[in-house]
Formats: sequence, C-alpha cells, structure tokens
Amino acid sequence: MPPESSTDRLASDTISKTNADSMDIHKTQHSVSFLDATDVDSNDKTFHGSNNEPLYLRWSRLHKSVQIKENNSGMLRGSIAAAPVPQSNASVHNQGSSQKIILDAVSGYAAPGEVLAMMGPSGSGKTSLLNCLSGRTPYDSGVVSVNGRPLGGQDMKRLMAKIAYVRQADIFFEHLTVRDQLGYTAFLRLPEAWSAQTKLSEVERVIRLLRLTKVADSKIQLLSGGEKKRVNIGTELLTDPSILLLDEPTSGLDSTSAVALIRMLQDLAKSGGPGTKGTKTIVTSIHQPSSALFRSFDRLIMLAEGHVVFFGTPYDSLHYLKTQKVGCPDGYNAADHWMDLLVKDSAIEDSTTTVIIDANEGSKKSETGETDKHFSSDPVQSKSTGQIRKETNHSVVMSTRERLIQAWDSEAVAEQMDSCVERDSNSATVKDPLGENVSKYNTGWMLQYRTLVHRSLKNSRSAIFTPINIIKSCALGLVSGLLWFQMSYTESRVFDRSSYFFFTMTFWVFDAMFQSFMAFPQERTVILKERASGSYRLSAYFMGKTTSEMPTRLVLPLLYMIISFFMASISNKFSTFIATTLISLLSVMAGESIGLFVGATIYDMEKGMTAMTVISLALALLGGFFVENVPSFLQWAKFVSPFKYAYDASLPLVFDDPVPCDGSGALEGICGGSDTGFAQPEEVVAYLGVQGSVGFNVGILIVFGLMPRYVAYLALRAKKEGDR
Ligand SMILES: Nc1ncnc2c1ncn2[C@@H]1O[C@H](COP(=O)(O)OP(=O)(O)OP(=O)(O)O)[C@@H](O)[C@H]1O
Repeated sequence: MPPESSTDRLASDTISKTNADSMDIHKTQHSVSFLDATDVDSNDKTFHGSNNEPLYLRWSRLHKSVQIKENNSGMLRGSIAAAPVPQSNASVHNQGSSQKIILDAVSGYAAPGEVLAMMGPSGSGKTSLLNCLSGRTPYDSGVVSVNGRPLGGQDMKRLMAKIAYVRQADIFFEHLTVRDQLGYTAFLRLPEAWSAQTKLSEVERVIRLLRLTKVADSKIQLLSGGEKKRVNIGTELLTDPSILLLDEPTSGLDSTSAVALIRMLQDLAKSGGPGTKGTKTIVTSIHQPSSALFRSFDRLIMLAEGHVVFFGTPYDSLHYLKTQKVGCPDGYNAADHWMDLLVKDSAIEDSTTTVIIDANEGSKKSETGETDKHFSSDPVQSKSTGQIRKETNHSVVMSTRERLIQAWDSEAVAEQMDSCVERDSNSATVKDPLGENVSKYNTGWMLQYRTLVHRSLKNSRSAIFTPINIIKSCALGLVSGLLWFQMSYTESRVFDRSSYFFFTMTFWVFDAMFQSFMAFPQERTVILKERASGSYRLSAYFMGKTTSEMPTRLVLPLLYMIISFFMASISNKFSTFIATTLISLLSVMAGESIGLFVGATIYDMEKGMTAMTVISLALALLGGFFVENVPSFLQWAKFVSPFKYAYDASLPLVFDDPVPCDGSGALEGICGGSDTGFAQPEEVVAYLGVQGSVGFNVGILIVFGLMPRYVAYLALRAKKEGDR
C-alpha cells in the first residue's frame, strides 16, 4: 500500500460531502489544502513546453451525449436507451431518436509522476472520457486543460500530437517487424532535425524498455497478445510524451503480464524511463485489477453510467465506501467490490444493496423488508434528470450504484479544477505547454512521403507477393494460354484475340478492386490512428501509397502476361507485349482506386461488399461487351467503365498489321467472305467498336486511377479516429 498522503486524503474528503460530514471537517479548509498540493507541485517545475516536461492534465464538468436513431442499424443501442430502466445517463427522447448521455459533469485531474487508474463497469464511459481527454472526439461542454491552459478549437489538434494515446485495439501493419514498426514511427514522428542515428537509437531504447529485444525482428502478426500490446505502447512512447493515456492495456493479458505492464507504467510515471528526463502523467483504464495492483495506483477515478462516483486515492476509496455503509468486506478484492457495487441492476440481483423508500412516509427499508443497514442519510435528489429512480407501487427503488452516483459531489471537484486552471493561467512561471510549435506535425511533407513510400513498399511486398497471389496469376495465365493457344493472326481469330483482351482487362480491374477493398478496412484503421496522433499528412500517405504500389502491383499482371501472351501468340512483337502489360497495370490502378473509394466511403463491410458487387457488374455490363444494342438512353454509360478504355487502348496495339482474310466470314463487312486480301488495322479496330486513340484511352484510364482515389482521400480527411 502506498504511503497515505495527507493531501490525497484531504482532497478526497473535500469532494465527498458525506465524508466531510462524517469526519466533521470543514469543506473550504480542505479545498485549500487540495489546491495547495497541486499548486506546489506544478509551480516547482520549469516548463519549456517540450514533449517530456511534466504536465498536469485537468478536466472539469465534461459533458458528452450522442444522438441515437431508433430505426437505424444500431437498433440494439437505441432500444436499450429507450427501455424504461432506471439509468442515470438518461436518454432524452425525440421523434425517432434519443439523446444518450455518455459523460455527465465529469471532473478530475492527472498529475506528473502518477498513474491514475480509471475504473468502472463496461459501458461506464472510460473509453469515451479517454477519447475526450486525448482530443480524439469532441465533447459538448466542459474544459480540458494542460498546465492551466484550457484547450479547445485549434489547440486541440496540437494537443493530440502531444498526448500519446494507446488505444485498446493493437492496430498495426502486421506484415512489418517490431523494429520496422518502431523505426517508421520514429522517422515520422521524431523531430526532423534529429539524425537518423539518433532516431534509431531511440527505437532501440524503446525496444529495451519494453523488453521486446527477443522479438524485435519478428513480424507483428506472429507476436503474442502481450507483446503486441507492448509494441502498441512502445509506438506511443517513442516520442517521449509527457502525458500517456491507455485504454485497457491489460485486456487479454494473463494476470502476471498485466501486473508487469502496470508496474512498468508506474516506473515510467516516476522516472520517465531510462534515457528520458522528467516524469510522465499516466492515465489508464483498467478492468478489475488484483488487490495489490488496486492499492498501488496513485489515484483512482471510478465511473458509473458516465458519472464520477469517486476520485481520490485507493486508500480513500475504501474509507469512502465505509462512510457510505458499503465498505469492502475483509479479505475481499477491493476492485471486485467496487465493481459489484457499480454494475447495472445490482439492485435487482442483490437486495442487500437496495433501498426502498416509501414515497408517502419517507421511511426506508430493504427490498427484503428489513431496515436497510447501508444508508444512514436520506437519498439526495437526482442531479441530472431525476429519472434514475424507479417508481413501483408508490415506492422508489434505488440501487447502490445510483446511490453512489448521487452521493458524489462532482461540483466540488470541478471547482477545484477551475481554481487550479485560473491560478495557473495567471501564473507567469507556467509557460504554454504547447510551446512554440505551431504545427501538429514534427516532420515535413517530403520526409513523410519518403518514409511512407518505403513503408508501403515493404508492406505491399509482403501483402501482394503472397504465394496465393503468385499461384493465382500463374494459374490463370496458364489457363488463358491454353484456351487461346497459339492463335493464328487471321480473320477467323480476330474475335478470339479481342476477347482475350476483354477477359484480361476485366479480370485485372476486378481483382484489384476487390483486393484493395478487402485490404483497406485494416489499412484505414491504421491511418486514422496514426493521423490522430499527428504522424503525417493524409496527402503524403496517399501519394506514397500510389507511387510505391505501382511497381509492386505490376508484377502479378506481368506474370500472367508473360505466360498467357506468348502461349496464346497474341503478337510476336515484344513492344506490343510491354505496352499491353502496362495497360493492364493501369487497369489494376483503376480497379484499386475504385476499391479504395468504396472502402473509404462505406465503412460497413456488408454494405461495402454489396456496393462492390453492384458496381463491378454494372461496369462490366455497361462496358458494352454483352449487349450489342444498348438502349439509347444508356449509351453514355459505357463511358464510365474503365474496362472499355483498357480494351480500347489495347486493341489498336495488337491489330497493328493488316489481318489476312481467310473466308471465315468473321470480318464479313471488311473481307466480304473472301479468303484473299487483307483487312486494314484501322478497319479491324473500328469493326470491333474501338473508340478513341491509344493515347486518349490511356489518359482516361489514368483519370480512373486518380479520381476515385482523390474522393477516397477527401472521405478519409473528413473521418475522425474516435468516430463510431
Ligand atoms: N457514438 C456512440 N453512439 C452511441 N452510443 C455510444 C457512442 N459512443 C459511446 N456510446 C455508449 O456510451 C457508453 C460508454 O461507452 P464507452 O466505450 O466509453 O464505455 P467503457 O466504459 O469504455 O466500456 P468498456 O469497458 O466495455 O470498454 C456505452 O453505453 C456506449 O454504448
């Protein structure tokens, strides 16, 4: 158990009115002590605004609510919110939608050198609070401040780059090794002025700090859950942030690894880690830690249904529960006890923690009929909506959770925070925590672009050159080669030759469309996460991806073409082979672009898949290959199909010599059934319905490769990481 600090105890006493009453301590007196404690610490530091300076993170009266549509796909959420169960994060119903309160008057602070543990049942608002504190999602009202500087508007973006946020999900490009992942992050996020050597030694420092040396050169996809979690934390620690927020870093870990991880965070908070200056401010949400771990936290913030039910030291939390007549039984895990008190419907499941107040007489008794042993004072009127009590036969049933929500005096904590912020903002010794940095990026566009090209090349090599993709390309090349085997260059094989190109171009557009659509959801989450921490500009990412993937993507169509082109004897000119292979690459780029567009605009996989199927089949049909007499009102539609342009660009290259007539009647309109003479190349391509020159068709294909990509870029720019 950590030594009980008097200021902690006083702070806790101040903000608990029942506590204050029971301990007979004057509230104002304690408010002063609480403020003094924070003041002394923060004034002792010299603030340079650099990333590793100690920072106080404070928040007061944070309020956040969301609109829930009752007839949308989130039916479950809507129905839960609409159900008339007693709940303090109440839903306000309008026609067809309801407002759900996720955070209600939440106040608290996190201090340098300390680990603040955020606890509460599932759905109590831990992630939502962390999202707000990190600037990932907006809140309706309230103030978040760093060293007394309230942050909002433009500052929020810069704050996001200063606060490291380790999200619950470990999101990476899993084909990369641990060292690659950390290395690329170092080049993207550490100051550009640092030498490559310094950046790489930072990577090694983090690898050692997080005990990742043994797996440093393993691909992330092969790591255990705990190792992945440490890579996730390491990625954020690279920039040596002063404030580190972690969302359930111990989830999925065994208890030993969980304890080791929290101990590491505690060491980090105190020392800042080897090779770094100063202390860190750490906030972590955690689910039911062991007793020892619970007691080792410097401070706790307990949440229930978006409300704070306790803020203070673990020791004080136990004392506080005693004053509320729900003390932790001896030998019982304190964290488990807190959770038992706070889980929903504990009133229904556990009658001993329930009070029933007779609305008429004001007397109270337990649900079992016995006089309630836990609550000595009358319940306080609901602070939020008054809807949290359940009326049953002239009685009010209130669970312990509701009682604890009401007993906590959030306003007292908020006032403390306001005073600290006001004091710090008037203090000349406390400098702007954001320093002079006006950009949220540590590196320029060019370095970001170069790093992302490198990473994308490495990543796409392992994602695209999979054995399955290589087998697919070779097998299809072989099948096509056999099907169109050794075609003679005569009239009778003109349509076979053109159908080879129709199939080839259609296949590569389809393949790229679906491949990029399927791969993009994972990529999208990585981009959103990295962008939220101010790693790079989206334009640098898109340019990097486009440039790096082009040569990589060429290899698979090239394999297909090498096998099928020569087996089918499409042309004996090597230049035709090169040119048509490049056109198939443009088809791939166009298809990839469409896949990206759908992936970036439609987030639901099922809806996206449906859109992809409809789009691809419609484009194939509209290409004009299947229906000869397309209705006049749909004639325009073929111009939106990339297949058409790829096909139209290829045929003039293949039919570049006169085609000998052979009496087959395939080119009846040109050869007239004769087996002598030649059909001129221009006549053949016109007969096959080709429109526009090769250059024109290639140009349009390039537009297809870029336009949907640009829309995908705009769609992603509008998307925030924290959006659900
Ligand atoms: N955008 C949203 N739309 C609807 N409901 C939301 C939204 N964001 C959060 N919620 C709801 O707010 C509540 C708090 O969610 P949050 O993820 O913060 O809980 P949590 O305490 O982190 O839960 P867990 O421990 O399970 O991760 C939940 O009931 C959640 O369903």
